[in-house]
Amino acid sequence: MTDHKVPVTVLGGGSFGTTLANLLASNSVPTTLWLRNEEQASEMREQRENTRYLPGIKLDPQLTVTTDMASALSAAELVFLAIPSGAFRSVLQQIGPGLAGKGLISTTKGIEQPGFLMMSQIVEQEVPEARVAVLSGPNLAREMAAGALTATVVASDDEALSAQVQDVLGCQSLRVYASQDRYGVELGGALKNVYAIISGMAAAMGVGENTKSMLITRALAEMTRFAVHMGANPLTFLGLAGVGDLIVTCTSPMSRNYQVGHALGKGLTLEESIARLGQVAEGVNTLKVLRQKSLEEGVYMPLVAGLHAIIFEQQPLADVIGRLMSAEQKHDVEFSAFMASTPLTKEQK
Ligand SMILES: NC(=O)C1=CN([C@@H]2O[C@H](COP(=O)(O)OP(=O)(O)OC[C@H]3O[C@@H](n4cnc5c(N)ncnc54)[C@H](O)[C@@H]3O)[C@@H](O)[C@H]2O)C=CC1
Ligand SMILES: O=C(CO)COP(=O)(O)O
Repeated sequence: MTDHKVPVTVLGGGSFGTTLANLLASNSVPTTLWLRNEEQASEMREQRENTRYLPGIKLDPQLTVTTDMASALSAAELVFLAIPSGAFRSVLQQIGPGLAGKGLISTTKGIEQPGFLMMSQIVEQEVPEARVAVLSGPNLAREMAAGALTATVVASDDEALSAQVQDVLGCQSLRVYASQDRYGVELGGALKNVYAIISGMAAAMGVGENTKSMLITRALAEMTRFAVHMGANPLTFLGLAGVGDLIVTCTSPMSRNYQVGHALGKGLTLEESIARLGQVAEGVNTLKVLRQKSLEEGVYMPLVAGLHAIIFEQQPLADVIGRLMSAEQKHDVEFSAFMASTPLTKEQK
C-alpha cells in the first residue's frame, strides 16, 4: 500500500455507497460521497449517520457528503458507482464528460434490458474514455460497515486500475483480490440475487438443511452453465464473486433478495414484499431479464424458470416443485470438458 491515496468519489447514498465511502474515508483516502437528496445529505453531515439506509453506523469525520455532482467529481481519480441498475445509465448521462479519463468502478449487481447489458458495459457506452472495473463479492453492506472481516474481487483488464482499487480499499477488515474476468465477476454478482430469492422462499417454507444445500449447489451449476454459454470463465464461479457471494446471499437474512423471497414464502404478494423492504432487491428484475435471455439462448435453467413461474405466471408452488424434482437427472459437475481443454499455467502448477 502507498501512503498517498488518490482522491475517490462514491456515487449513491444507499446502504452500499455509504458503506464503501465510509470504509474508504477510514482508510485515510480523501473521499466524497455524492447523493441526490439534499435533506438526507445535510442530515448525514450534521448527525454523521445515514439513518435511512445504514442506521447505527457512525460516519468517519473525514468523509465529505454532498449533492453537488460537479464538486464531487472535480478532484476524483477513482469513482465507485453504487446506483441501482434501474437508474445507472441515467445517472451517467446526467454527468456526461465529467467522468472522462477517471477510473470508474461499478459495484451494482444488476442487468439492463434491452440488450442484456452489465453495468460496466453501460459505462463503456456512456463514457468511452473511462477506465473500467467492477467490484463484487460476499459484501453485505451492514456487516462490512460494522467491520466484519470479508473479501471482494476487483475485475478489470486494466491492471493498474485494479491495483489502485486494492490500494484504496484493502484494510484490516477487507481483502481485495484481482481478476481479469470482468464479465464473469459481474454476471456472478447479478445472477446470485435470483437464487437468494429462492433460498429465502425455501427458508420461509421450513425446508431441511439438505434441501438448502442442494438449492445453493444446483444454483451454482445453473448460473455457471449460463455464464459459460455467455463467454465467462467457469473458474470465476469458484471464487468470491461466484460461490462466495452466492453462499452469503442465499443464507443471510440480511440479504434484501433473501428477504423478498422469505416474504413471498410467507404468502405476501411481490408488491407487498418489495414495499416492506424499502430498499433495492435487484434479483426481481434480474429474474425477468434472465428468464427471457435463457429462453432466447436455449440455456437450461430450471430454477430460474420455476421462480419465474411462481412469481410472474401465478403457477402453484407445489406444481413447480413437482416439476423440478421429476426433471431428467443429468450431470453433477458439467465443466470437465472445459477443464481438460484449459491447461494449467506455470503459476497454477
Ligand atoms: N447493500 C449491499 O449489501 C450491497 C449492494 N450492492 C449493490 O449496490 C447497488 C446499490 O444498492 P444499495 O446501496 O444496497 O441500495 P439501497 O436500496 O440501499 O439504496 C439505493 C440508493 O440509490 C439511490 N438512487 C436511486 N435512484 C437514484 C438516481 N436516479 N440517482 C441517484 N441516486 C439514486 C437511492 O436514493 C438510494 O440512496 C445495487 O445494485 C446492489 O446490488 C452490492 C454489494 C452489496
Ligand atoms: O450483494 C450483496 C452481498 O454481497 C447484497 O445482497 P442483497 O442486495 O440481497 O442485500
